[in-house]
Amino acid sequence: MTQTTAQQTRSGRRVRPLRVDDLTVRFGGLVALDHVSFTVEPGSIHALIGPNGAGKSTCFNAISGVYRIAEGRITLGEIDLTKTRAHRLAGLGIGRAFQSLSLSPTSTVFDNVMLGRHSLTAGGFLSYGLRAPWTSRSARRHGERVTEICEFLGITRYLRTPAGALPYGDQKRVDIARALAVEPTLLMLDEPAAGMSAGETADMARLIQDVRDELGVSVLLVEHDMGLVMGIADRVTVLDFGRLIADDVPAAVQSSPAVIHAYLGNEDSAGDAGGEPGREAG
Ligand SMILES: Nc1ncnc2c1ncn2[C@@H]1O[C@H](COP(=O)(O)OP(=O)(O)OP(=O)(O)O)[C@@H](O)[C@H]1O
Repeated sequence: MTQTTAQQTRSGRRVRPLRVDDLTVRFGGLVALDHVSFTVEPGSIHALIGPNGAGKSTCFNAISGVYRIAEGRITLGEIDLTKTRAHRLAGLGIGRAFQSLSLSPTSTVFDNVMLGRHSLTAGGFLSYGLRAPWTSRSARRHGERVTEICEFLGITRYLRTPAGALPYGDQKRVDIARALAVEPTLLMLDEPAAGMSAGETADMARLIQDVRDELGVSVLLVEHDMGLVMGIADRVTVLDFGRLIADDVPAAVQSSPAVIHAYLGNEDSAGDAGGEPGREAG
């Protein structure tokens, strides 16, 4: 596992472990997550996988404060996220990019990424939007940082282009740029390679590694592409029907009988978790 020595991001924020402890989420009578525990170590790439309906999105939404949890605790270092509302996450150092793009298609790439800065902008989003004069110096500083982040993502040529006009893979990058614009210590990626070609997926894998290695940011991702997951993850947590069935390094997860059974439904026909799943891999 690659870890920044001082456990700091390049932007100087302290990187803390994300601890999911005994997490249970219920929807009426359905137990979507059943006493799930795992830790995302600082400076690691941690994948959350499992067949359809396993509880991955529920877990993401519980960490993000979107879903109310029934039992358990979620902490980022000493900060208790259990009762934290979704809109406070950015300020606490968690950036999230979404499975379905949530960009404003008519706004420029620059403005979309700048939206991610509002949690850090003294005057808040409203002042930025109104271009209040007393915030012009800080707006310039934030603008420079937005440009730097877009350079890192390789999308500076699109800064003045409406986000909706970009190819799909580049729109994904804008979404990640916006999540990085909050200067996170933890980046949550919801199916970053969904809908991508093999070449775009390989580029995305490199980008995620660069986020960890160059920015020092921990990454928690949900992803269906097993090649990407097993190629870049330091640790893999596997859910099935809301229960944790494996939490280990990729090689151990790939050869786990419980994981093979969950994906293939039949150990005898097992290859590995990267094989042809009975249910869609995720
Ligand atoms: N808002 C909700 N209300 C009721 N049930 C829900 C809700 N969200 C998820 N569920 C149920 O919780 C279980 C876990 O769903 P979840 O979406 O977390 O799985 P997933 O692993 O993300 O699946 P997929 O790979 O298909 O996205 C499923 O049975 C699902 O139907």
